[in-house]
Amino acid sequence: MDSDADYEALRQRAVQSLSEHLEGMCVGAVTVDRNGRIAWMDEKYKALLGVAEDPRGRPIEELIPNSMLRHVIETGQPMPIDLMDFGDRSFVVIRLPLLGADGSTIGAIGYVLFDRAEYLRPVVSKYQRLQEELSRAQAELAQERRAKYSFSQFIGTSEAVREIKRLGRRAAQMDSTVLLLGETGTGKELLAQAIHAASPRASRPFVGVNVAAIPETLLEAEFFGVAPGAYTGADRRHREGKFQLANGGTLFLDEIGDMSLPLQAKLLRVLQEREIEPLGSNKVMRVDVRIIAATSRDLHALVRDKQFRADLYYRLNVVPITVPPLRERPEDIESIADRILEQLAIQQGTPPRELLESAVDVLREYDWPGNVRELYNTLERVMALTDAPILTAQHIRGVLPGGQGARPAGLPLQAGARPLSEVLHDAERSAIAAALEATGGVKARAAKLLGISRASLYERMVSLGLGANG
Ligand SMILES: Nc1ncnc2c1ncn2[C@@H]1O[C@H](COP(=O)(O)OP(=O)(O)OP(=O)(O)O)[C@@H](O)[C@H]1O
Repeated sequence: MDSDADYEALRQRAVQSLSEHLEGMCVGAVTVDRNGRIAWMDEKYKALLGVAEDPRGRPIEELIPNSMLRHVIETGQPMPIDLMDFGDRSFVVIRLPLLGADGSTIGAIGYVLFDRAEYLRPVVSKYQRLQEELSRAQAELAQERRAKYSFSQFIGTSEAVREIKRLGRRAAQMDSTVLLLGETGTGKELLAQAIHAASPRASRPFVGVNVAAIPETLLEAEFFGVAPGAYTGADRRHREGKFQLANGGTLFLDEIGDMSLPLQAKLLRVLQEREIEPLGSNKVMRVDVRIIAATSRDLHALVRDKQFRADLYYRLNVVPITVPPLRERPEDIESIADRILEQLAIQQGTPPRELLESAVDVLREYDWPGNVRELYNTLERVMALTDAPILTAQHIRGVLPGGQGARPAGLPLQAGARPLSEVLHDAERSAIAAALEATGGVKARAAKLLGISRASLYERMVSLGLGANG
């Protein structure tokens, strides 16, 4: 094998033997000329079709009504695999154009690979199985995205809570934008889920996005998605944004007050036009989402200081609901604490603990800067520190910041000595609380004071029971 002529001879032999193999493998073969008239048909195909006389010269459709060979001639494009109906049977076929020496289409050849589509069953059933798995995964994801909470889970008997639930139920029936206002941990997200669950959109997704927890540079992609190949880097795949994921359902925009002005402008446009444009795409997509926005910041003041667009504020502030902090509704604390103790007992597989009246008094006296989330974390810590079935005032004081250092029963520690993790926890907590107080709750500035990023401040706040997303 050393000359071009040898290689060419080998190629020609390969072409010929490929065609012989195909003929051998298949159950029928036919060739047509450029006018779609039969030029040749093998004996197997004739037997399959029940053709007795010589078919040459007849238009292909006279013998095979559903033939697509004429289409192959017209387009010059092969049809590598297809199903063709013949009477009550289905043939699995391959169709290829035949090219002349000058490259023009001079006819076409068709092979019937199998005369029964059942031969394809293993492939089809594998495809069907994959399709089923995909739809199951999608259904599970949709289930996951359903709201997890209803109004009955929003505990409290205070007048404030009753009014919040009344407003929430009414808002659920309307499709208008809801703005939830209130300190961190007051239950704004729970309320948003309850509104969604009571609305006509309940069977559609509930998608939450925390504006403060996502780095500014990624927010736009997170919101609006990314078109395939939008970046030249490694990530060239198509990614759906939260607006697409929430389509037909509810999009919960938490910490909306932390959104940058440029993104506010984009969000406003989406709310006005109900259309989004994925990053790197020049096509707009219509979206149908109900927006529920929330913030722990004073949006009105942000508008005054030109940190928040007035037009966006008015668009969001259609149905405002303010959730008061826990310290302003101490009558709710006992029922919420009981519910939390029940939940923790279920989670840990232990019998539920009870609170002595004096323990409830201590809970009512504390001012709960982290609200219900902090109450949850506090009770969780008490449960981790003691096995006592009845929780006393001392148990509670022992874990509250600035507590008397009273040890929960069962911890044999020297007076004054505390576990290092607890000391560090308290120190970190007070540093963060002080920074937030100094900046009036503005997380970006508090993070700067503490010398950490906004996202990691957020993470620390969550784990210390001070922040969002608990
Ligand atoms: N009234 C309530 N009854 C029962 N659980 C509550 C109530 N309010 C809040 N919670 C619970 O407290 C925790 C914090 O609530 P949630 O995350 O809804 O607060 P948030 O106001 O959205 O906080 P952030 O502003 O920090 O995002 C959650 O575990 C929630 O289930």
